[in-house]
Amino acid sequence: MVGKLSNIYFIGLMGAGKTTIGRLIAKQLGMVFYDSDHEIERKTGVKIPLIFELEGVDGFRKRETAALEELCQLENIVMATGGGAVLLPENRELLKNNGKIVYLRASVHDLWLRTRNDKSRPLLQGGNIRQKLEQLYIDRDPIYAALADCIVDTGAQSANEITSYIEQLIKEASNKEAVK
Ligand SMILES: Nc1ncnc2c1ncn2[C@@H]1O[C@H](COP(=O)(O)OP(=O)(O)OP(=O)(O)O)[C@@H](O)[C@H]1O
Ligand SMILES: O=C(O)C1=C[C@@H](O)[C@@H](O)[C@H](O)C1
Ligand SMILES: [Mg+2]
Repeated sequence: MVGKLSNIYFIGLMGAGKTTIGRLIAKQLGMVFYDSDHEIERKTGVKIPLIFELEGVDGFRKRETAALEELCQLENIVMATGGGAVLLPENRELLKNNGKIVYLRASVHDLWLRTRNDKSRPLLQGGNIRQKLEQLYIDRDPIYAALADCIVDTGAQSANEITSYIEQLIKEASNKEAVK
């Protein structure tokens, strides 16, 4: 489980709630929140769809690795990662070596409900969004699950309920470490 209160990294598919819940958890725990997607946008001064258009997915992944290298040097932070951040082995190593990893798992149906009208996710534009999410789930769920210290099934719970649940897990884990 989530061990001592160091860095907490959220992983999961687009729409899983990494940004929403990461921000809430950071506020609850008095930690600083970062989002690797937002850091890439801040550094480049442009939105992610334009990066995909100009540099393709490989160009975006290079920027993502560079952002993670910097963000993983920070201490005592909560970070929401991009949905595909776990695809490269070097990114997985960075996350594993520098914090506790929480996989926010959601059903394809919930992911679809949350992302179907959004234009900010290039991998979900055009064609059948539900099918795209199904394929991404098949490809990535095993990677997220293998990397995570803790898997939280978000189910039908609200972002606030999930936040309280994770906060509870973190507190229990830190209490256990304190009595060791
Ligand atoms: N548990 C939840 N129940 C209902 N809606 C949610 C829940 N969690 C997040 N949402 C909503 O789903 C949408 C996507 O959430 P969010 O942007 O946090 O996902 P993400 O995991 O950061 O996605 P990405 O990888 O694309 O950045 C937002 O509109 C958010 O308000
Ligand atoms: O799942 C993915 O590969 C992505 C998720 C988003 O968070 C962004 O990082 C980008 O749109 C790619
Ligand atoms: Mg996000």
